[in-house]
Amino acid sequence: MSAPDQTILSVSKLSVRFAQSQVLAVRDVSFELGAERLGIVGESGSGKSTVGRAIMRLLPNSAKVEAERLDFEGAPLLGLNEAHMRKLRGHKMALIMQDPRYSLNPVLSVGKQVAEAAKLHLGLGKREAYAAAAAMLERVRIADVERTMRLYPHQISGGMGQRVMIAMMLLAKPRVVIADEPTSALDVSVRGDVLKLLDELVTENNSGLVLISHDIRMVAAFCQRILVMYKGHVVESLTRLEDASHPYTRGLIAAMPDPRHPVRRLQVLDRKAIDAAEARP
Ligand SMILES: Nc1ncnc2c1ncn2[C@@H]1O[C@H](COP(=O)(O)OP(=O)(O)OP(=O)(O)O)[C@@H](O)[C@H]1O
Repeated sequence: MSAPDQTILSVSKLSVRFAQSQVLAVRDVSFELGAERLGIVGESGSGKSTVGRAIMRLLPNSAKVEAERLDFEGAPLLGLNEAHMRKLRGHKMALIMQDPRYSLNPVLSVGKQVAEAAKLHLGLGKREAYAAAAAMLERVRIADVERTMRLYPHQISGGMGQRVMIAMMLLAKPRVVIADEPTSALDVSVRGDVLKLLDELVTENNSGLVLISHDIRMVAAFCQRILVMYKGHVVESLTRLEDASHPYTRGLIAAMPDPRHPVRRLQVLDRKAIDAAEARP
């Protein structure tokens, strides 16, 4: 087992430009990730998902990705060919996306698709793959596993679908899990359970987790560190919301409802103050 402070992912000056755009979608983003939970927050379009997809190499060909360093377990990712990246994805690095309805294969039963993942990433035969799938579905607290394995994605709830995704993605105990708005499409009532489950599994596997979300309060409650992104770059890195000093971060906090102190009207971002802070050298 590696020490928690051992670096798993090292990102330095990551930039992404889409061919059709004049501006960089991601500009000079740097961070190190060990066996810990790191949050990336920002409003829509700030570049959060593009960072996650650039690391996983899941951006369209129109995206030009550059970095001073983009290392996974000490080895550079940028030079790897697609076949090598495919091996890493799902096996050593996993991406969990927002809506399980679009990520799960609609024509395969739950059991079959989790078993296919076990075959692919664990190299198991059919019978062992089904047994591994059943055990993993049990681990993500799916009730009545045998019955659920026979169901198709449209027959299960969003919360259950996201647990199935987590089961599939975490079967091979990947070292890095990137979760991009993993609870945004779910009922408020099951969001906490899904996050708790993710937390349990990444801790058990001694993996690193990057949690991407627009919800700064949720991220702060769940992660040890937060990177705040605005227009493609990181404006602030925080361990506690109380330390936020950039007007954009403060604006994000004020724009998110605090369940402990309900208010009637939420604030909107003060773009003038943000731009003034951005203009400062
Ligand atoms: N495939 C693409 N082609 C062209 N531009 C893109 C593509 N994907 C993202 N962008 C642009 O890159 C910028 C960053 O988008 P990104 O999706 O990373 O932001 P985000 O912070 O994750 O927002 P959201 O929460 O809405 O997904 C935006 O300006 C977006 O329009």
